[in-house]
Amino acid sequence: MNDMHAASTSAPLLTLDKVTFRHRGQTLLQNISLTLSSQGSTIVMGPNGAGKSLLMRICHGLLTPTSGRLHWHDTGGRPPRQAMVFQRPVMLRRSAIANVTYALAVQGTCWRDRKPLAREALERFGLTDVAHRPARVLSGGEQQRLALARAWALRPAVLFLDEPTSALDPAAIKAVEDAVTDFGRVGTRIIMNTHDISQAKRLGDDVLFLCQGRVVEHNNAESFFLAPRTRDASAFVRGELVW
Ligand SMILES: Nc1ncnc2c1ncn2[C@@H]1O[C@H](COP(=O)(O)OP(=O)(O)OP(=O)(O)O)[C@@H](O)[C@H]1O
Repeated sequence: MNDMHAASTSAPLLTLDKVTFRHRGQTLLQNISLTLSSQGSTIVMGPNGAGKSLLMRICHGLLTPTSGRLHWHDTGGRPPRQAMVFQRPVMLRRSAIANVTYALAVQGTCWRDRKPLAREALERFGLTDVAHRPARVLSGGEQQRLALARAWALRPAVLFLDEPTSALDPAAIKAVEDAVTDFGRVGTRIIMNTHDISQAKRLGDDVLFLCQGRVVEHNNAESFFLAPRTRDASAFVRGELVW
C-alpha cells in the first residue's frame, strides 16, 4: 500500500490502525491502516462491494470495527463534529426547514439560533421556496441539496459523502459538486466515495483505492490517475473491469 497523500505536509486528522470488520464469518474490511491529513478532499474509489461505504460508516462512527482502532488527532481521540450525506438522502417526515432545525437541535445548538442557521443554509442551497414543503415530496436533486444544506448548517469539521451524485442528473450533479467545493473552501475536510473518475479528478486531492476489503493504494490524486502504482489501480483507471 502506498500511503502517500497530496496534503501529507498538513497535520494528521485521522489514523486507522489495523481496522478490520467481519460479519457472519466474512471479512469485509481487512487490516486497514492509513492516515488522513487534516486538509483537502479524499476520494474513496474501488469496485462494487470493495468496502468503501463500510469504511466511511466506520470512520463516521455508524459502525464499530471488529478489531483495530481509529484515532482522531486534533480532538484528543474523540471524533470531531461531522456529518454524512448518503446516496439516497435520509429525510424525516417533516418540512424541509424542520429537517434542518431538528439536526441542529440534536447537535445541541441553542434554540434561538436554529431557525436563522437553517434559513441561511436553505438559502445558500437555493431551497428557500420549498422550506415549508414536506421534505419527502421534494425531487431527488432537491432532497440531496437539502441533505447538503442540513450538513452545512451543522458546520462540520469533516463531511462524509457516500456516492452523493449517483442518482442525479447533470445539473443536480453540478450543484452537489459546487457544494462540495464550498465546504472545502470553508475548511471542511471532505471524504467522499464515487464511481465517477471524472468527478474524482475534479474534486479529489488524494485517492484511497479499495479492492476486496483492502486498501490497495492511497496516493495523491494526480499520481493516482497519471501513474497508479498498483496493477489493480492501473486497470481501474484505464476503465477495465476490476472486482
Ligand atoms: N452494515 C453492514 N453489516 C454487514 N455487512 C455489510 C454492511 N454494510 C455492507 N456490508 C457488506 O459489506 C460488503 C461491502 O459493502 P460496501 O457497501 O461497503 O461496498 P462498496 O464498496 O461501497 O460498494 P458499492 O460501490 O456497490 O456501493 C458487501 O458485501 C456488503 O453486503
